[in-house]
Amino acid sequence: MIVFPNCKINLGLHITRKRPDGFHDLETVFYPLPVNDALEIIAHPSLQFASSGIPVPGEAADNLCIRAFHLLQRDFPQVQPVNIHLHKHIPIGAGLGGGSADAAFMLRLLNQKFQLGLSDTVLADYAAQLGSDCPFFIYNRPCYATGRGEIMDPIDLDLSGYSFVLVHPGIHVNTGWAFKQLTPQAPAYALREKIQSPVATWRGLITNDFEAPVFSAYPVLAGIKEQLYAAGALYAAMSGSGSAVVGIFPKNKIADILWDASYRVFTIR
Ligand SMILES: C[C@](O)(CO)[C@H](O)COP(=O)(O)OP(=O)(O)OC[C@H]1O[C@@H](n2ccc(N)nc2=O)[C@H](O)[C@@H]1O
Ligand SMILES: Nc1ncnc2c1ncn2[C@@H]1O[C@H](COP(=O)(O)OP(=O)(O)OP(=O)(O)O)[C@@H](O)[C@H]1O
Repeated sequence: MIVFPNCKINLGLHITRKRPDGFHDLETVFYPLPVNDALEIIAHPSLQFASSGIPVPGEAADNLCIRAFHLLQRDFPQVQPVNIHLHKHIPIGAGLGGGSADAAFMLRLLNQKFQLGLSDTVLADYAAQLGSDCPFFIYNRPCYATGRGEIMDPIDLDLSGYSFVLVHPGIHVNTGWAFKQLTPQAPAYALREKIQSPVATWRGLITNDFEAPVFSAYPVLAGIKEQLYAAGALYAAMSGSGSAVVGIFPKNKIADILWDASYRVFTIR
């Protein structure tokens, strides 16, 4: 069985409170986009893991795919060993939720393969144990999220009439570090309502609290955002804790931009 975990972007992101458990309460809008990894499982006498594409830092045992496997196997003995192959294409440490997507898709694959019959709500509870962004990928549709990012409320937001450019300059932003740079505060506006206004009005309106500290540490990111606007973006912002910056353009109206050759650039027309 093979699936293609996709990435997400955050449209607006407000960090509202530091919690006693060390996490932060936030509000954001998650939107799925088709930049994909590939994740395959095949029945095998022992649990195996291999990856290709972008190298994933850390030990295989710590890969979120393996952690997702153990999480379900602990509670469901009918989950048998599998050979896992991950082809990594979504940039890592980019604010695109790639690792979280792999974990959530792994839970869904195992649910299907071993006929566990788990509902999305139950799968999302397991996903939340693997990462704050993970539950979103169980639903994988536009959502307004609160709590530490795991409380999901699907919203009507259809951006299929736009084109997207995602730019990743190769900077790996550590999510924990990024949260430590922030002073939580009450949002200045109601994101859930403002996101329903036309994309052309979002500039200066829909904001990501991580931009100030992350742009200050990596000024090149502010320059990428400016370049996206110069190329005709209706809206541009950093996704999550960075470092990917996304531009939303009128359909197929993207001026040519000469990006640095070391950047990874994804265009979704
Ligand atoms: C920045 C976002 O991508 C926005 O969608 C997410 O909030 C990050 O979610 P994630 O990568 O799944 O993060 P996790 O793996 O759960 O947490 C990584 C680290 O980020 C910090 N963290 C994460 C989420 C959150 N709501 N508050 C936090 O303070 C914690 O220090 C945590 O140890
Ligand atoms: N399948 C995986 N894909 C990517 N990273 C993984 C995976 N499994 C474990 N990791 C670990 O998670 C770290 C990346 O997490 P990080 O949260 O920074 O990035 P991400 O999940 O790609 O996206 P985001 O920045 O949106 O959270 C890597 O350094 C790696 O050690």
